[in-house]
Amino acid sequence: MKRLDTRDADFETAFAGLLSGREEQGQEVNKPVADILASIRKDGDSALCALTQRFDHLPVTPQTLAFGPEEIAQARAQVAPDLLDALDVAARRIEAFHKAQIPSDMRYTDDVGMTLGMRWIPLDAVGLYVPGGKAAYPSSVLMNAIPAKVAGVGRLAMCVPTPSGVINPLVLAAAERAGVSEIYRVGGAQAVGAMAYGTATIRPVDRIVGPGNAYVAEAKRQVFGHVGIDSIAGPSDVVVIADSKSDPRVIALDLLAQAEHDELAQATLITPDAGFADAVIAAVEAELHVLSRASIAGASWRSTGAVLIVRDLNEAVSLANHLAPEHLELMVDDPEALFAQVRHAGAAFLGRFCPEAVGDYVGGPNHVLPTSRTARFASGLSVYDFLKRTTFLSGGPEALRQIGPAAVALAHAEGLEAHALSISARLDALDAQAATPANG
Ligand SMILES: NC(=O)c1ccc[n+]([C@@H]2O[C@H](COP(=O)([O-])OP(=O)(O)OC[C@H]3O[C@@H](n4cnc5c(N)ncnc54)[C@H](O)[C@@H]3O)[C@@H](O)[C@H]2O)c1
Ligand SMILES: N[C@H](CO)Cc1c[nH]c[nH+]1
Ligand SMILES: [Zn+2]
Repeated sequence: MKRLDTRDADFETAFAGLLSGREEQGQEVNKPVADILASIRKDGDSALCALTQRFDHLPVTPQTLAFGPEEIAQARAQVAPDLLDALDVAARRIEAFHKAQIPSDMRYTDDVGMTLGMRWIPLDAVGLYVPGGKAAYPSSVLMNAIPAKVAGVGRLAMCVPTPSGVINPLVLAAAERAGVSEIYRVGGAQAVGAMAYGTATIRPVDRIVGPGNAYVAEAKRQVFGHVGIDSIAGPSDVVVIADSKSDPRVIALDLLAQAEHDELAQATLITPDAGFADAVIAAVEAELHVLSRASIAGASWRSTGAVLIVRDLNEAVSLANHLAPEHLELMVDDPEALFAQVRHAGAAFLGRFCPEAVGDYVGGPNHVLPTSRTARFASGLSVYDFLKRTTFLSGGPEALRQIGPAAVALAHAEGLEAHALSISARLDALDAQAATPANG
C-alpha cells in the first residue's frame, strides 16, 4: 500500500507511477492468451476440452461442455428459497433500470423532403462471460444477461469456469431466471475464443460481454474486430473519497470489498484528513485478520492499495478523475456537489449509506464496468451493448434534384466516376421525363 500526500515533493512522480501501474495490467498475458486463442481456432472443441482440463482441472468432452436442463433444474432445487427471493429482488431491480434505458428510434423529414432516421436492432447472438475462478458470481449472470434479454437478443450463450467441476447452484439458477439459452462449463481465454470463433459445440456469437480476470480481459481485446466486445472489465477497482466524518472501519470495508475480488484489484482512499487516513489504514489491517478472503484482499491491498492525502475535496475529485476508477464512492456531506465535478468513473455511489456493494447486487445499474482507467472512454454494460443502429434515408425525385448535384461534384472531386454517374444518371432521367410532354 502506498500512502502519499499531495504536499510531498515527490508526489507527482509517485502518482504517475500509480496511474501507469493501473494501465499496465495484462501486458504479460498477451502471449499466453494469443497462444490459447490460436489453438481454439485451430482445434476447436478438442483444444477447449484440453485447456479446461489444464486450467480448471476439469475432465470434459464435447458432449459434457454444456449444462443440461436436468442439471439446471437440480441446481435451482438446491438453492434456499430466501436466496431465490434475493435473486428475484436483484433481477427485478436490474430489469427495471435496463428497461428504462431502451432508446427510441429516430425519424424526421428534412427541408428537402427526405425522411431520415435510425432504427435500433438487437444483436442475434451474444456470448456472456461469467467469472468463476476465485469466486462464483451469480450477480454477474444477472448483470450480463438481463440487459441482453431486455434489448431483445435472440440467443444468449454463457460461459462460466467450474474449477474442478464445482459450480455454485445459484449461478445456474440465476442464468435460468435471466433467460440464458445455453450454458457452458468453460472459462478463461479459451471460453472467449470458443464464443468468438465457434467450435463444433459452441456456435460463434456476434458480441462477447462480461467481466473476468486478466486472461479474459486480454482475450476479449484480442478477439475484438472478429466479434464485438463491451468495455474491458478486468480486475475490480475502487476509489473512495471520504471525509473524517465517515467511520474508518466502514471505509476500510468498502476498500476491502473490492480488494477481496482479486490480488490485482485496486483500492484507493482519498481524504483531506491525514489522521482519518491512518485510522482507515489501521482498520484495514484489523479487518485483514478476520476476513475470510484475507489472503486475496491482503495481497491486493499491499501491492496496489493506495491512500492519498489531499488539501481539500476539490483536489480529491481532480485526482479521482485522473484515476478514472471503475467505482467511485463519495462519502461526504454533499456528494451531489462533488459528483458535479466527476468526469471519469464507471459508476458513482453518492452518500454515506450508498456503498458500492449495494450496486454490486441490488441497486439496478450494471456492475460490469470499465476497469484499469478505461472509464476515460468507456461505460458500463447496458442495453446499448446489445443493440446496434441502422440508419435510413428515404427520398423521392424532388430531394434528389436538390441535393444530388452536390454529391456529384464531391464524387468527381474524389475521382469516383461510378458514384457520380449513379446519381447523375437518375438526374438525367428526371430531366428527360420533365422535358417529355405528359401523355393524356
Ligand atoms: N468489473 C466487473 O464487473 C467484475 C465483476 C465480477 C468480477 N470481476 C473481476 O473478475 C475477475 C474474476 O477473476 P477469476 O480469476 O475469479 O475468474 P475468471 O473466470 O475471470 O478466470 C478464471 C479463468 O482464468 C484462466 N486462468 C487462470 N490462470 C491462468 C493461467 N495461468 N493461464 C491461462 N489462463 C488462466 C482459467 O481458464 C480460468 O478458467 C476478478 O478480477 C474480479 O475482480 C469484475
Ligand atoms: N464489484 C464487482 C465489479 O467490479 C462486481 C461484483 C460481483 N459480485 C460482487 N461484486
Ligand atoms: Zn464487488
